[in-house]
Amino acid sequence: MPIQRLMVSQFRNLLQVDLQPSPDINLFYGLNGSGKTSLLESVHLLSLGRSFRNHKIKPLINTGAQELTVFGRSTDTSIGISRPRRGDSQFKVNGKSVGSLAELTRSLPVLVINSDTFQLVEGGPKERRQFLDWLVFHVEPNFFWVWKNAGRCLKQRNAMLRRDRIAYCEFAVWDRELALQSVKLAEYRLAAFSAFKDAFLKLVDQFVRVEELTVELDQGWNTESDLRETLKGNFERDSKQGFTGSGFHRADIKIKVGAYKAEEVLSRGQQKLLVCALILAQCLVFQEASKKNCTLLVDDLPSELDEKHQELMIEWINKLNCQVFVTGVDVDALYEPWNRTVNRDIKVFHVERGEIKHKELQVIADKNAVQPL
Ligand SMILES: Nc1ncnc2c1ncn2[C@@H]1O[C@H](COP(=O)(O)OP(=O)(O)OP(=O)(O)O)[C@@H](O)[C@H]1O
Repeated sequence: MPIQRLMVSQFRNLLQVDLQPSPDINLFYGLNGSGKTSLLESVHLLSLGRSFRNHKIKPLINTGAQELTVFGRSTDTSIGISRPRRGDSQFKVNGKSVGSLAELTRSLPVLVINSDTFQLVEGGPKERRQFLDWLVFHVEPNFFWVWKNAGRCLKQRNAMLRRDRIAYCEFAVWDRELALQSVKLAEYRLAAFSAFKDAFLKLVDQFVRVEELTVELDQGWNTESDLRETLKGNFERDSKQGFTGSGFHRADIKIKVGAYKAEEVLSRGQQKLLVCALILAQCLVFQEASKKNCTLLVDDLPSELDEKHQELMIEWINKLNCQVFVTGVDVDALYEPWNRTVNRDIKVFHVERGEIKHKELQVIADKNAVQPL
């Protein structure tokens, strides 16, 4: 759903913002600390109930306010989130309170490209698991409930492992359930991953050509063997460690170059390009499978990529046909490559000390630069 109207209140330094974004490309320019990233964070919060910078919500509430709110409307859905300084977040879809954030996430699928996205290659398995699960959540309707059940079993099993003197027979019921849910999740993940892998391998060559690049899904245990047996066999070790060492929660995407992990071999620049290909492939598979479009948040693209790859990235984003929010410091540097490359509607916004204003731009042909009117 492209966001047609976005209202943000008391979110970091954004006191009151009311925008009518383009369904296509939205460019936000302004000085450091003016509030550009905060705007992208507010859209992320609306989709996922948290910022992409920090998992805590309290620091997002303006220091002088008691509550933040973000509201977004598309042609057929309105969604809102509010978070008081004391108390829990409230979620609303079409004016009605909903208990679970999952409904917001389904209504507004959002992906981010920023400097932290590079954790996908150099970070731990958690980042890559979350990356895959975002896709599985959106393309497999049963995933969320199975994932919740599996999480409950795991929590219970880990709590029991931390208690003293519990015989294995007391674990049998939890192991059976954990194995059952893990196997279902593994099926869902494998289906989404296969589609993703095909898309990624076709796309990655255009961004960065690396011999012997492979991407494989590790489901979190040796899937040749029965997970219940594995859990039973590892019981002593798990008891000593105080946590469960095998199951859905240990899944990972292994990105390798030959026998080495990608981050051990690739340059920083190559890693960035690889990550761009990962996100674009994820977006592509999501859109093909769900027949929906996602909203892409791109924080400060020029500082991350060279000119050639920036252009390639813009071309791909253009092909994906999704709504995009992009930030940059300099209006010319931000606008020019988008204006040159895309054939879609571009809206430009100036961000200044927490205020955001739509700007009509005039292209000065001889200087190839743009001037706000
Ligand atoms: N809870 C808060 N209340 C008020 N102001 C805040 C709060 N949290 C952050 N800020 C301020 O809000 C501003 C938001 O900065 P933001 O990161 O959005 O800027 P930016 O335009 O993306 O900058 P840059 O180009 O440096 O990345 C900063 O000046 C920051 O100090």
